[in-house]
Amino acid sequence: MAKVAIVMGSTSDWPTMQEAAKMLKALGVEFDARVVSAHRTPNLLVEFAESAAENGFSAIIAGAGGAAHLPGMIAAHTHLPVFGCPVKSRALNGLDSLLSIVQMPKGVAVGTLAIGEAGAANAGLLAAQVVALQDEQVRDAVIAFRQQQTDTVLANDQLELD
Ligand SMILES: Nc1c(C(=O)O)ncn1[C@@H]1O[C@H](COP(=O)(O)O)[C@@H](O)[C@H]1O
Repeated sequence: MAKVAIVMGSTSDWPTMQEAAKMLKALGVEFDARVVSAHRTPNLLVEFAESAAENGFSAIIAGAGGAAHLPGMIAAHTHLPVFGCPVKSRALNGLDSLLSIVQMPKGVAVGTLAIGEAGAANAGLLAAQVVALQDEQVRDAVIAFRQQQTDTVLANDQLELD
């Protein structure tokens, strides 16, 4: 079965990046989650990204905070789709992470998600949608998830004064 890699710059990113893992698990997609850093483990980054396709990954979710070079550097070393997740930084609240990830030069693509946990969850959803192109069970799980979300909103659409 196709699987998804979740990588992050530090264990401190895990509370955010866990949202991607939770989404993949809910949709029945296999994943591996690990720390890889462009700055702190540059050789591991190259080794990981260059072997990701042959190791059976269909997509890579990469989360980092601050000077978040991880998603772009991974994208530079693989043809797999890379989804970049800006993790909230303490100094600038994640704006630095967002701008570091989103402003890729033409020719090397990173799909950038929103800052923080919602963005990480959506990275999981997008990666599952990539897997769903080849996997009917995951496709059905994605469709059911979306339908359930719609039903929940429609069942609670009436507002009253507090
Ligand atoms: N942005 C990067 C990269 C990278 O881009 O490769 N490696 C670590 N980091 C980030 O540094 C922040 C602080 O890390 P620590 O909490 O370990 O000090 C984390 O958000 C991490 O993603």
